Amino acid sequence: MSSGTGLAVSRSCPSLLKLLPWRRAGLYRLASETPCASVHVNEKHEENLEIQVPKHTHMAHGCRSPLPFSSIPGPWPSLPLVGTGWQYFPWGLGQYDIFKLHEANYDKYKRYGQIFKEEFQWRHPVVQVFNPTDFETIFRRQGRCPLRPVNQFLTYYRLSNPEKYTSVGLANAVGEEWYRLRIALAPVLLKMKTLHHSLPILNDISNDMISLLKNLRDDKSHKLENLQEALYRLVLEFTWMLCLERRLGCLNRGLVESSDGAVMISAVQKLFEAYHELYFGLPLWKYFSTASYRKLDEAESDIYDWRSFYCKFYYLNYQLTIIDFIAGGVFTTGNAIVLLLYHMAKNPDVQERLYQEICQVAPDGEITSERLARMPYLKACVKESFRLSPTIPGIMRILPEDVCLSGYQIPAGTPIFTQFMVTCQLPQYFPNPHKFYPERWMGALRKQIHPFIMLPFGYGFRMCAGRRLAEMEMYTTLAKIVYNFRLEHSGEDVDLICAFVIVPSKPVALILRDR
Ligand code: HEM
Repeated sequence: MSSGTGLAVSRSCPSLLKLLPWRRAGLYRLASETPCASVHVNEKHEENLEIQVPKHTHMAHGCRSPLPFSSIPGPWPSLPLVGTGWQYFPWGLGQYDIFKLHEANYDKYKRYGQIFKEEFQWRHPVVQVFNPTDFETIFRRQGRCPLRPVNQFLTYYRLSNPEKYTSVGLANAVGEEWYRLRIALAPVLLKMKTLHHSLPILNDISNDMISLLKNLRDDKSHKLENLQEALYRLVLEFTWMLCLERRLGCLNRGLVESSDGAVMISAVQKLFEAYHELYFGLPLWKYFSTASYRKLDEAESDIYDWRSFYCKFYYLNYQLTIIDFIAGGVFTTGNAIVLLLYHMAKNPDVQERLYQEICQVAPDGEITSERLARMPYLKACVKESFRLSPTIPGIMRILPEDVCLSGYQIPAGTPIFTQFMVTCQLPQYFPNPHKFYPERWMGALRKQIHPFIMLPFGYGFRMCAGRRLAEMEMYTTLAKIVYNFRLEHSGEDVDLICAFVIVPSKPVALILRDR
């Protein structure tokens, strides 16, 4: 086991661990036995952002005589520097489109089967898995500080700006640093757990959103041309309320371009574009300031300036997490709600059944936690939307010990990608997989679904920090909108692209008819 100079690796388990809710789920024992990874940081950090994984190399768990790693099938040849990344070369040179990773992975699943190996930048191997039993093995062995590959460019960026950042951020931290940040977040997470107390406020925000939607849609046709724009405003307002306990004013009718809300929304959008370009492109930013790196700088600076202004003003003690919450929450939840509403518009029968449920449970249209608990169909609609159009197409892990997946030995330290978006659309797991059918998540049908097949918010210690907020936002918004409007969609089906997360390729237009 090796440790870096900047972030020490410790086997000891801080006593605060006992505060974590997962402990009760029985995961504590397994996780506490595994030391955390670290990032090696030295003065020339640009040369050394490698994750140091404490490895336990022994017979992989799960099978008696696993096949060797080298025999895992996958695309060929692997070229110097780019590995098998040539498959995504632009200008028609590669067979796949980098913005259609989900389709590329489906195609490769058909070619190579439920596990295959690719090599990306500098020929580092990545294993892609599609079997829910393998997903379970991975998440049960992820250790005390679950590890995803770091975004090297973001780590580099934040370490290069120490006057602004005291850490690389929760989503990007590893090992003990991540652990420390996650523990510091406990009060915010606790607040999310008790979010139902804030439901009256969330209700008020949703009511303002209904007025805004009425205002933004075309007077005659009732068509709203850009649903995303309205929903980013809504989600930012929700997030702001959670972090600062006050309204931001994003839902005011005349949101002028220079207003805080508008600046923040465009910064978050720019941030995700930059993430995508830097994540999937060649790491040329290490050598000079590329256009994508400058885009990242602009977006981070905008968010930072805004954050520091408000943090000074409100004396927050968890400033660090706010940038992660805004960056991690607005684009993801906004697009998840857009796709959810789109599925509603495309499936009038489902929409009608949901409307009946809402009217029965909440005849006045006001949403409370007690009422939400009596809306199983609403929750099933959200699940079904995630199945067909998840925000995150899969989750990556780097395990601290060897594992056996689909009969192959996977060495500790190998990035493994659970491709659940593809798996969730396979007929062997979901009959009639392309049908939007929320009923499959209810009653006896639900019992037939593998519990690890769909993890839209991840799993275990490193699960999405904003899950409770995102779910609450999705439930309240869906209920409010379906209660007030009959949603319709005309024209071409919405196409999905993978722009770091899964989003519609164009602004989504819906007709919002008054009920
Ligand atoms: C529909 C909305 C959302 C989806 C689908 C989503 C999904 C995810 C996923 C899959 C992860 C990685 C989990 C893992 O590796 O196991 C993640 C991490 C994270 N999410 Fe979300 N998220 C959403 C909304 C939010 C919101 C609203 C916030 C904040 C307010 C947020 C903040 C974060 C943060 C800070 C992390 C990093 C956690 C860590 O590394 O410890 N997310 N999210």
